[in-house]
Amino acid sequence: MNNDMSIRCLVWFGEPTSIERARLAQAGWHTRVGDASAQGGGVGIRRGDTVVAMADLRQAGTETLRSMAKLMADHPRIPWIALLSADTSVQSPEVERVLRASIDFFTAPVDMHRLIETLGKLAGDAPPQVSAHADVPGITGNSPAMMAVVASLRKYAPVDLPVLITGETGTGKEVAARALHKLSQRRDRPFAAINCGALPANLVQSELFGHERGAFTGANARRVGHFEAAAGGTVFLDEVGDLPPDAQISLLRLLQEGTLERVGSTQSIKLDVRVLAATHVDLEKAVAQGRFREDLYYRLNVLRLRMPALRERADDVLQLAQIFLDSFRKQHACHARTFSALARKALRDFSWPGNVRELLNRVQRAAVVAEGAQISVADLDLEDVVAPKGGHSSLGLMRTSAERDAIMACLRESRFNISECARRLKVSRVTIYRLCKKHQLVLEDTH
Ligand SMILES: Nc1ncnc2c1ncn2[C@@H]1O[C@H](COP(=O)(O)OP(=O)(O)OP(=O)(O)O)[C@@H](O)[C@H]1O
Repeated sequence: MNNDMSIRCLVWFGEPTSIERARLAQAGWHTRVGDASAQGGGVGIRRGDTVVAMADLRQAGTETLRSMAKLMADHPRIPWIALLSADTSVQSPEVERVLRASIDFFTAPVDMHRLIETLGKLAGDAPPQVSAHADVPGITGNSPAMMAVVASLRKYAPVDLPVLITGETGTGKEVAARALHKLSQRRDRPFAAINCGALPANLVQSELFGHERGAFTGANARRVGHFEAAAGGTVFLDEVGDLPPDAQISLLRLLQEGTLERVGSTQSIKLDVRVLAATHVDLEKAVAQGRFREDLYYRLNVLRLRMPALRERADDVLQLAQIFLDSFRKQHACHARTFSALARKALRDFSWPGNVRELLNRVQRAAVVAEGAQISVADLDLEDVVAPKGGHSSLGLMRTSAERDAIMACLRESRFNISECARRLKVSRVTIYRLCKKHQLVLEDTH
């Protein structure tokens, strides 16, 4: 809902039908008709209004197409939507320019439901519930790999046993540990996340298990360690493989007997705490090399959870990227609202060595540097990923990308009916099949 005084305005360059206008008005959008060939588009825009522009190519001749492409280039901060007719040739350079500058494409007759939904998203309405597991805090992604993680989280959360979480850096091991805590009976008790690799070697014991006054030089007062401070709750030990030998013994004792001793004391303290541990190194190897106690390894490794690398779940990348962008926009003024078609391709194709953390960093950086409504490949610093290889020209790549998007849009609007799609695009059904194959559009999965 639009709850401030600003209005929502769709500037329609072309000729909206009365039905289209009426449906938009019902949805709270004012339609203003613009003229692409007039100076500045022929419409004044009030500061503070939410503005989206429609490049309606249904009636556009070559001259209008040129003016439209120029207008779009002159106003990159406005989110543009393109509207094609079944006859529009996506191969023409002018149409290609328009498509490249557009956030989304529609083919006539317009699917008004989808248009209004798209406009709502651009205006910053709450996105529809995208997660199939909204009750699992912090975990985003509906890919099969993530669904398997969520199933394990649900199974492991209520069981009061240690969980060893493995996975590359930035895959969300701490996020998973927090989710386990939040889904458990301990949710109202403390959660402590400790990076074992970041603790100074000589202070590990006292940091984790506390110390008595005078236990060592500088111990001027009794101090409670992280474990005691988290009594009744959960302790997450990140980089557990970095624990020095004496701390490994103390941890083993805590896991076996449920007791600890502060440094400088011989008194055992009973403690109820759940231990979760994570590693991105091969703990089995550390055991084989004698750097990690085997008995402790078995105690920690009762339940095991592997966080998949981001490249194993390419389906989640775009969803995560949009979520990161939306949440960045809530906190900072920025023009970017979405990703260009080529940027989306780069996001999917990149190998993400730094996983979700790297994705978050790249999206935030791109949101800061992006000049227009769409984040480009250059904003993401991913030009190499989509750089033409072999004989492909950059224009060829753009063309391919525009062709794929146009076919997808038409298929969606034809409700994935091949004959209908072929009729609208004025090509044969065989051509549609061939293009789907070329662009790896799997028809059963495209819904
Ligand atoms: N599924 C997810 N949904 C949303 N954000 C996520 C997800 N997974 C990870 N993140 C975000 O990615 C960043 C890295 O996550 P996290 O610190 O949990 O990774 P990690 O595997 O523990 O990394 P490291 O091994 O380097 O300690 C965090 O900002 C986190 O919020």
